[in-house]
Amino acid sequence: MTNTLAASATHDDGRAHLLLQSHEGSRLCEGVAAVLSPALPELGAAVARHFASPLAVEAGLLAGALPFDRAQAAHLMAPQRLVDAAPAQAWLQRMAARGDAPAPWAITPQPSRTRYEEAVAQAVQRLRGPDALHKVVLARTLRAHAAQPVNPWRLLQRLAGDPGVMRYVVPLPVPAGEAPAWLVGATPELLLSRRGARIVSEPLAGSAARVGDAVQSQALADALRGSAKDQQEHRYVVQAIADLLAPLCRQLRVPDAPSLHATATMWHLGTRIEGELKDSSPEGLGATSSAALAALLHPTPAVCGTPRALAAQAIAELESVPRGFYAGAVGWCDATGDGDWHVALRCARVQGHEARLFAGAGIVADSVPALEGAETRAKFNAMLNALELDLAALPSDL
Ligand SMILES: C=C(O[C@@H]1C=C(C(=O)O)C=C[C@H]1O)C(=O)O
Repeated sequence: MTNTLAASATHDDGRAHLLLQSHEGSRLCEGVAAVLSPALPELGAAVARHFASPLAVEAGLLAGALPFDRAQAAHLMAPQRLVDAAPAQAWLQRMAARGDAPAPWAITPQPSRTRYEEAVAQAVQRLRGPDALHKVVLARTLRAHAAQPVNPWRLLQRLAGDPGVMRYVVPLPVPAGEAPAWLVGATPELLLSRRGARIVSEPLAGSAARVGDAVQSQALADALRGSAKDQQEHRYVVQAIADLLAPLCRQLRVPDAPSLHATATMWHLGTRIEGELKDSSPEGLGATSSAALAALLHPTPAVCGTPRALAAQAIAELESVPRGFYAGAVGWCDATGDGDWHVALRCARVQGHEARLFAGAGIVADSVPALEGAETRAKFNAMLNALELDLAALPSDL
């Protein structure tokens, strides 16, 4: 399971770099001493085996990405070293300054917004029919092509200044001979965090765009809080996470009602679930490390739907572009099992001259296709802004 090679290709400065950055601090990983690529059901055991092996000396942690599809391979790297905060900041600035602005971009919706809204309408029919499907999350993409190679570090810097998100650049596996690829984004959603016996999950579901005018924006937030449809979308997620965590916890605190979570561009309904593990011993890490717990919870109904298997099947039928690592998770886990895993949202897969942006929305029986199209459009804004595009000048049907 542990390969001592840089399967994710060498990147900038000849070494792969991975960066996770939030208002709580930042983690820049340099070099690749080993790669772990188990499918999600085997992830917890593979991570525990890695840390039990004498090879796991390096920087003492694993960091990387989990794919959306549980059957596909994760991409976790044991870095050669962790870079301290000050040199990490200097390194990032140097990398971000490389090359010119990536203009002009050619942007192609895949599928078109109309085709996406048709897929949402089909999903609504199913949700109203006799099937047991209650919620499904449908995504779409924008393919952005630039005249120059896309610099993921420049995009990351453009995502700065939003305290409601965790920013990330994570190298992705690529077939031999291809240009390096990264997942770059700024996610507001915490899948699972563990410190000792304490765990936290903070799912989001139910969304509205934030707009420039403060009064109007507050009205949108109030409407979101009062929306029965959004509250229902949200409840499915909280219930699924609580059901999976409860058997592992001696205490689990699940608030009755969600609160409002803000990013620079969106409002979300969010619930902070806090628990205390029954077993936080080193022997239990195969099932209780932060990586194992993230793999247990993923994919939640925030990115897949309810029930999970039916929703995943509907996604496979109704979406035309594979998700890859979008709507998976990005994060880290150390030898004690501590770690943070965020849902891989508000992101783009960057490779060569291309950035592919992803955004999705939760669909329930009461969803209105045009509104879900608009919600995905609003969710693209953070990344479109990172591409240095003039948002006001973009076509209205994007
Ligand atoms: C699927 C995405 O977002 C998810 C779906 C949400 C919703 O349906 O309201 C809200 C937050 C995320 O859990 C995305 O941003 O692409």
